[in-house]
Amino acid sequence: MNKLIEFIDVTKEYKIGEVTIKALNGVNFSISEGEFVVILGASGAGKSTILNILGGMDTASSGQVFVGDREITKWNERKLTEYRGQNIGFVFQFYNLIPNLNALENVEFATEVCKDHLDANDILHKVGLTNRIKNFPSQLSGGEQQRVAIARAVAKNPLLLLCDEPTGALDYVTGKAVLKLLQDLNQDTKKCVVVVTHNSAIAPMADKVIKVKSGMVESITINKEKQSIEGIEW
Ligand SMILES: Nc1ncnc2c1ncn2[C@@H]1O[C@H](COP(=O)(O)OP(=O)(O)OP(=O)(O)O)[C@@H](O)[C@H]1O
Repeated sequence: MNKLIEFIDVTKEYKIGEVTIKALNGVNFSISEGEFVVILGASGAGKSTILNILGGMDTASSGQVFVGDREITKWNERKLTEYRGQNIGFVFQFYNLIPNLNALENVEFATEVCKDHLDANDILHKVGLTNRIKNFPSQLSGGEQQRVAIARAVAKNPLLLLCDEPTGALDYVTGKAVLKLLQDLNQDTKKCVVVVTHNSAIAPMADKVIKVKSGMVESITINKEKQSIEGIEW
């Protein structure tokens, strides 16, 4: 498989007054096209920082990040904004839907600026919300809102789907259903999905597991035979 992403000696420092926090301290890894990747680590390990740099929401202090043959660490804010808008689908722990737009409008609003976006109705159908497209976020359960958020990200037809603790606010069964949806989307669309989580139990569902500790990569594991999330219990 072709390499899609490469992090080379990436560091990230946050300066707050006199104090410097090293969030990333020389991170190296690569991701191939179509891979389902889980980034694991304890709170504060640097997982979100990696995801934010990969998604062009934050910038590295040093090192290089390649997406395809493009070095995004060389880009200015304008180029990063365009990259984010066109290439990245984000799914967050707390859905971040627009309260006064219904499910369909939430998806359409996010995708209308994307060149190759998919049909909002089709994607909402795919995530199992055919009968809820006219509902506002407040009329949907947490799991349903997360499905809208996933539909919104997927409908952009992005290069990368980046998910930061996507089941963090959901109960066990609903969280598992959301992970199954992400696994199915990865399988069907062959798009690269990256899930950040502290839940090590879900590692077997990934093609690749990147363990992060204290701002560094502790280990990288390739699962030769990844498991369906349905068969994983925790
Ligand atoms: N904007 C910021 N300013 C200062 N420090 C930050 C900032 N963002 C992150 N950090 C620090 O960088 C380190 C890594 O944070 P990060 O959010 O990447 O960890 P994480 O592994 O995603 O943790 P969690 O699972 O709790 O979300 C932490 O020590 C955090 O406090």
